[in-house]
Amino acid sequence: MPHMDGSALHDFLAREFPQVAGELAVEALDEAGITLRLRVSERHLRPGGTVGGPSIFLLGDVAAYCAILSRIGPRRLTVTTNAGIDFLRRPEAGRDLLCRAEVLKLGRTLAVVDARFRSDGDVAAVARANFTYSIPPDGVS
Ligand SMILES: CC(C)(COP(=O)(O)OP(=O)(O)OC[C@H]1O[C@@H](n2cnc3c(N)ncnc32)[C@H](O)[C@@H]1OP(=O)(O)O)[C@@H](O)C(=O)NCCC(=O)NCCSC(=O)Cc1ccccc1
Repeated sequence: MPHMDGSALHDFLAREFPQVAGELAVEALDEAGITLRLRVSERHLRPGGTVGGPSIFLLGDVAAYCAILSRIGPRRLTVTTNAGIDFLRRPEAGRDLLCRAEVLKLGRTLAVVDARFRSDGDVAAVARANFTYSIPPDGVS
C-alpha cells in the first residue's frame, strides 16, 4: 500500500506547494507510479500557442516527486538532483497534459523516475523525461 494516497498527495501539495497545487490533479496512483494532470490554461502557453517547456517540466517534476512521496511518505526535503527531458512533439494548447511517472529504483538515498507526457485524448508521447531525487536522511523531513 502507498504511504500517501491521491487525497493525501493533494492535501500535501495544497499545503506545501500552493503556487502550483491548483493547476495539478492526481488522475491515478498505483504501486508503480502516478498519473498527474496539468490543467492547461493561457499561462502555460509559449509563443506559437503550444504548451511551453517550463510547464511540461513542472508537471514532470511534481509528478516524479509525488510518485516518490506516495512510496516514502511526506518527506518535503526530497529534492531533484538531476533531470533530462526530450521534447518530442508540440502539445496542443487546448488540451490538458498528462504525465505518467514511474519509480524505476527507490533506494535509501536516491530515487530514479521515468516520466512520459501526452496530451489528454492522445496516445503519442509529447515528451519523456528522467528524474533523480535525493531522499533526505532520517530525521530530516
Ligand atoms: C542536499 C543535496 C541533494 C545533497 O547534498 P550533499 O552533496 O550530499 O551534501 P551537502 O553537504 O550539500 O548537504 C547535506 C545536508 O543537506 C541536508 N539535506 C536536506 N535535504 C537533503 C536531501 N534530500 N538529501 C541529502 N541531504 C539533505 C542534510 O541533512 C545535510 O545537512 P547537515 O549538513 O547534516 O546539517 C544537495 O546536492 C542539494 O541541496 N542540491 C540542490 C537540490 C535542489 O535545490 N533541487 C532543486 C529543487 S528540489 C525540488 O524542486 C523538488 C520538488 C519537486 C516538485 C515539487 C516540489 C519540490
